[in-house]
Amino acid sequence: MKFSLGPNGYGKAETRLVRVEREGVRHTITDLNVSTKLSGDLAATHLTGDNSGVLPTDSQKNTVYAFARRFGIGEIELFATTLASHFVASQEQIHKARVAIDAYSWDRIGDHSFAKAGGEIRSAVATVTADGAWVTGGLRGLTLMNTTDSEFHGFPRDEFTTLKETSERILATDVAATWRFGTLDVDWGPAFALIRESLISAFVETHSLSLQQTLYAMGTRVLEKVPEVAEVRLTLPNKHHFLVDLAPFGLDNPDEVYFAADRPYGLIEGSVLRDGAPDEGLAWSS
Ligand SMILES: O=c1[nH]c(=O)c2[nH]c(=O)[nH]c2[nH]1
Repeated sequence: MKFSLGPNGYGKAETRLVRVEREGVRHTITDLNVSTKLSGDLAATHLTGDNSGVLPTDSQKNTVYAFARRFGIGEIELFATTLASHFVASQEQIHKARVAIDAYSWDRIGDHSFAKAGGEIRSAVATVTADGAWVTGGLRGLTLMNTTDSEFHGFPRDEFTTLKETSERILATDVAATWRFGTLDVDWGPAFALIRESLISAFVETHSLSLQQTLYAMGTRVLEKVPEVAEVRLTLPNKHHFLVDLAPFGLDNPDEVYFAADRPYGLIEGSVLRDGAPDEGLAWSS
């Protein structure tokens, strides 16, 4: 029998890094989870165990810490790109490096005291080869709710349909969004802030006839506001809130008391693309 090695890559997953900037008594923290993945001419180690081309994952982890000290961190899109470029430039056998970073946010509660903020995570992925560099950004764990301005009706009914048409419901979701930049000439921090604000304002301002419609409105709002973004991908769970039937207790329920179901949930996914945007290249490649 004959076999051959298929696509492969390796790296250090989930290097946890906290950096403290100490300006007098007032400190600032950056809390990251960094994953590196390298690929290239790595057949030898797989076929014969020859590790002459295998920069240890331990060294990759150390590089993350050393770069944080040597260059600082700054915006995660740039830190990811700096790291990915370094591996491709310094390791001849490595043709592609992908660095993915999640950033956890902390709220300041004192000069040097912090409380972990909600569950929201900002993310960035940089992919670098000899041919180019691609950056995506993202956020997840942003939980939003509208207590009105949401309807759902006009859907087909089959023998299993029991859902009532509604012109008044709660719309709630945990936003998971990723976006692809069409250029690397981006002011990363302000771009992230504007993208986040656009997602939120479109959710708030859309009178929704379906979560799908809200998804499209959120994606288009980002593309309208941030010209550097070529594509937005959204995953929106529909966090159902069901009106509780209080009639057995002799009570009415005029859109006031809900059961917040955690599962199952509808899962609405879609992407919105800018016409004529640059090709996605390796931006999404894993
Ligand atoms: O906004 C919605 N989209 C759906 O596709 C759907 N399906 C469903 O049962 N409720 C909803 N709500």
